[in-house]
Amino acid sequence: MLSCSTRTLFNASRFVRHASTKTLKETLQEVIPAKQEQLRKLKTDHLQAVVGEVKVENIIGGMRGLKAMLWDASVLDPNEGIRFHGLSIPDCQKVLPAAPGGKEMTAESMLWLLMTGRVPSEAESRQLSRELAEKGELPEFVEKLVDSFPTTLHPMTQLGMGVAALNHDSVFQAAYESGMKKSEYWTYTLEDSLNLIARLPALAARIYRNVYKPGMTMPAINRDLDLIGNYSALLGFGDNHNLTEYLRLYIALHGDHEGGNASAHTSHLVGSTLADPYLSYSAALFALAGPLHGLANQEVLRWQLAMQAELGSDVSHEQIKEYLWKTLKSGQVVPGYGHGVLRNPDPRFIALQEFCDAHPELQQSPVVALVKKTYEVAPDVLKEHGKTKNPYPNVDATSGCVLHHYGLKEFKYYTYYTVIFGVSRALGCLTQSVWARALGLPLERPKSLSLDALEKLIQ
Ligand SMILES: CC(=O)SCCNC(=O)CCNC(=O)[C@H](O)C(C)(C)COP(=O)(O)OP(=O)(O)OC[C@H]1O[C@@H](n2cnc3c(N)ncnc32)[C@H](O)[C@@H]1OP(=O)(O)O
Ligand SMILES: O=C([O-])CC(=O)C(=O)O
Repeated sequence: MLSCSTRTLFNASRFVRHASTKTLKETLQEVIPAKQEQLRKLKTDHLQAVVGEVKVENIIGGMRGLKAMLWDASVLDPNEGIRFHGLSIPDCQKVLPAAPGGKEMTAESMLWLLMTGRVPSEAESRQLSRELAEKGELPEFVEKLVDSFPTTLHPMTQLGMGVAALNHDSVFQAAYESGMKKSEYWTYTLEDSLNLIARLPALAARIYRNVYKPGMTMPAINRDLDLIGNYSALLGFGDNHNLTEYLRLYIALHGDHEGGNASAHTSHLVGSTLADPYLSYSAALFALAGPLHGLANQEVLRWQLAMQAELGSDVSHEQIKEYLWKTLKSGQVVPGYGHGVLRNPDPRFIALQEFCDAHPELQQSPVVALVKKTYEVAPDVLKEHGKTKNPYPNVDATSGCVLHHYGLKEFKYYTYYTVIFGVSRALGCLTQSVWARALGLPLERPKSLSLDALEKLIQ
């Protein structure tokens, strides 16, 4: 049952599915002027309006809760979770086009929604898939660069370096050097962003092949497949329909999580210097690679497998409870639990759990079952522990364990999972890059204070 507010959103014309065959760029050309006007009015009429206060806890507490960024594509509610242009995850699952033969929303349809605030028609989404597939090959020098990395180098480091190297072909950078006008920034940023998103599957799959499956032949990019259909095929899982569908859902869901998360914020900060989208997204990937952020999906698998190795597969709630306490008493965090903003179970976690419930093979999986059992115990243990403001699971609590069941099992030095997150987060970060340029957002430069200066202010 849809909530009342959601039904209202569905009545709005921007969410009505239609037979349009516009390109993404044409659609952006339609929607940008109204947003520019909205921002212009804010600037002229309300520049000095007060929308909050800054407390010492914001300054020394990682800026939690500070309203200090403009980010239009998604908003995170602490209790309800993420909404993409007002649409919840279940709403998106209902209205965003799937790939032919699939049920899950595609990365392209999520990208379209994030960029334009509109639900694409099937034709628009397909046409974007084709455009991305046509642009998907890697330049030869990037292939050689990635092939030269030691296989012991973390896959996220490889991905970040590969993305940075792609800026060799940045049209934004080239146009900037030849003196493009400010009003043209967004079109070059869009072109770079689409080229980057198109190339991520080939780059990410090549890293997987080099580290985990040396010698594996990768197929050519298929122009009739969607971005993630191609990614799955390049990883060698093209025949596994359920894994491909899981990847589609995973990548659409992880696409954006408003602006303050570490990867999105990094991308926006670097982009605000007018560094091109390759450089700003490369920086974002290095933020995503930290264990408190995207790397938590690797840490969850490591932790759940260690629990399984110690306790066996048929484990009781009581044993999980003891294992959780052991983790906490050793001073470690429970990976996959807690969040900087959320105060309820992450709806992305719920959506992935629902995917597991709908796929019988996943219900047979010991590691997927362990994730579920852990969820039945961990919130109460974390509440009793009393430190974390959010004792509930975030998306990382489940995402990697499902991939493990489907055959992405390799744990050679590291897992590959955060790279998949890195393919996804490009959707939101690059949407923001385009909009930051379309709206003419300035260089980010907050004020910092020394401890002495802060004390003086309090007195
Ligand atoms: C896609 C994503 O990025 S989702 C997040 C992925 N990260 C993880 O799952 C790692 C585990 N979780 C955590 O470390 C944290 O919950 C974070 C980093 C996600 C959020 O951090 P914060 O906003 O600072 O959380 P919060 O305000 O609740 O922290 C208060 C205290 O609880 C602790 N805490 C928070 N989560 C946990 C946890 N899962 N297990 C144990 N302790 C925790 C914090 O370390 C902190 O302890 P301290 O006072 O000794 O420094
Ligand atoms: O919002 C956050 O801080 C972390 C997170 O869940 C994400 O980036 O997906």
